[in-house]
Amino acid sequence: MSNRTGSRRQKAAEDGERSLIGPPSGHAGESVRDQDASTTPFFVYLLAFFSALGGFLFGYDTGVVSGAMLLLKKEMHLSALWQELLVSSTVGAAALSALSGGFLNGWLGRRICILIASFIFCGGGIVMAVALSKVVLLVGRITVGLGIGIASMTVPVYIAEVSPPHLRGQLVTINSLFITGGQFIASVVDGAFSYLSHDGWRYMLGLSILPAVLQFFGFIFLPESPRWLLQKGRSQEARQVLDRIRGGQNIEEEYDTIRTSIEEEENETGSGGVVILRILSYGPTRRALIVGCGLQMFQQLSGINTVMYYSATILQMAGVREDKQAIWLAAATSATNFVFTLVGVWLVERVGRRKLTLGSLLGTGLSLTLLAVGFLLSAQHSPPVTLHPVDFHNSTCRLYGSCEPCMLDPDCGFCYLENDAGVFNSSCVPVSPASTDSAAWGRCSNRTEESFSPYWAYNYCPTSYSWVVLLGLILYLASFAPGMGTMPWTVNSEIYPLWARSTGNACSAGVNWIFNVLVSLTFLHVAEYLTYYGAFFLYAGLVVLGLLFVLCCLPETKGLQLEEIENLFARRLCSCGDLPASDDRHVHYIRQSSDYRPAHYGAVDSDCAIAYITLR
Ligand SMILES: O[C@H]1[C@H](O)[C@@H](O)[C@H](O)[C@@H](O)[C@H]1O
Repeated sequence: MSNRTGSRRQKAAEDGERSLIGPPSGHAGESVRDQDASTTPFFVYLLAFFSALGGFLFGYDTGVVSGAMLLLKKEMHLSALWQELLVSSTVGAAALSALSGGFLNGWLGRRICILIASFIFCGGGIVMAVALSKVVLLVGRITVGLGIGIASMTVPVYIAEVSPPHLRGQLVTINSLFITGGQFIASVVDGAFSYLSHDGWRYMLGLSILPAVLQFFGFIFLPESPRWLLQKGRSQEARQVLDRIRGGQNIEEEYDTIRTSIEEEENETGSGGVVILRILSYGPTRRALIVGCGLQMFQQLSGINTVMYYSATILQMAGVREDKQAIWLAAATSATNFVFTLVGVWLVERVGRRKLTLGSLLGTGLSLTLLAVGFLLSAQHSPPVTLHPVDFHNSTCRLYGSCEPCMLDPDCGFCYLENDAGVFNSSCVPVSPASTDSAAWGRCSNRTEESFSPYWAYNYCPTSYSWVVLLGLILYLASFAPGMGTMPWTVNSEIYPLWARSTGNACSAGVNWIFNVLVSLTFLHVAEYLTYYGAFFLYAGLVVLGLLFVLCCLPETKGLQLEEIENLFARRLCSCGDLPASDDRHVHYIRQSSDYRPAHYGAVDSDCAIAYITLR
């Protein structure tokens, strides 16, 4: 270990001992984070806003497609395969570009990557708005996917690198707020343009050009991250940018910390070679990568995108049968996601990342269990099939005795009448090959709006337990959004040292997108094999695993400078069980060991994660 490293760590340990006696006193060389806390220049908020437009586009482009698809499938006569392609191609392209975004970020810098992403968003938006064929539409969807991938990994990193430590969590979490905000606005736009009988989808898909243009022109005038500049040896520019974003405050301490940390990192890990191999072969970064990727994996395994996707069906079960009504109620679902993300922004610097994530996982697991119980009750009280029309094609649909198995067969739907006493005159019949909106033949093949025309339920069953499912859905979003919806992005933006930050974020964002595709593509098959309640019980079980993972592996990063956070991963990930818990971040523990000293920079307000400064 270099002398410098030793002395910095020695100083950290001494600071730790000082803080055992009491809170730091305000002498001249006091921590930069205390100075920043009193005045935060407006410029930092401006940077965060323009960067988070990337999050908005991520949310808008992933959210808008469901409403656009309702119109597209009619106007372009899309088969189920093409619908699937238009939805998943974007997410697949995002996975690929997020993975390659690490290299671009390290090479070209954060600013240029954000400019590239907004340029790609504009291009993709224009292609989709003018598309005359489904192939061109597919090209547009892949293009915006490439933009989403780059934005999803670059924006949190950029915001984290320009923010002062006391605001970093909040500002990075604003990016997540913009993601769910984008999804909400997309659903409102879907609702508004669903009334256009022709070409409504062009406006839905093309409107994303506006925020993309705004971001592009904004970023022409905004600066590069000072940390990236320093890493590239452009120290004069770095100093100027830091000065600008700190609004003339004293930047010397922060500047020195960044520079020293870059030098130390180079001494400890070298500067050549393939970054991912260096990350994997160096303990602290390997552990950070496991935490970062694990969080992103569990975010998607909690089933957020199937819940969002399935919300329309859940609402249909609750008795909403009109397409337009379902679109507006889906907007209410994404509004709930958005509002509770706001709660996350408010809580992140108050309770810290770790507690927020743990609480969120607990609530998510419980509400998934409630959702599963709701589906179980609906299945157990599934209405019987009372009519058995002659089926000349001998389809499997004639074999089912109640709605539940009929609904789980993708080739069949439930056709029924309903009055105050419940469902009557019901049959299970094949779905039309042209559209899942009607049956292939019989009463539900050409439905009218007349009061005596039967209802057609595809993919759901009428039930009186829909309120349990609806309650589960609301509780799910309320617990998922503030913690699991936001923290994986926030934590990833801060846990890697500078040399590993681009690659670490690229890998974890890639994991997020890969699991996003996996979970949403397998959902219907999982539901077919395990039934809906089985699928939601499965997600609840995965959330329990996520809870154990976070409990043992996620340290608290609240309030620390980015350069201090790598110390949290200097030792094994988990120290649960052998240290007392405390809520007071000014209480530090002394571990009687020749190897460790109490850490001033430690995550002392968490239950089990304590950073140790190694004094070797
Ligand atoms: O953090 C976001 C957010 O929670 C979105 O609602 C979800 O669609 C994304 O997959 C996720 O990464």
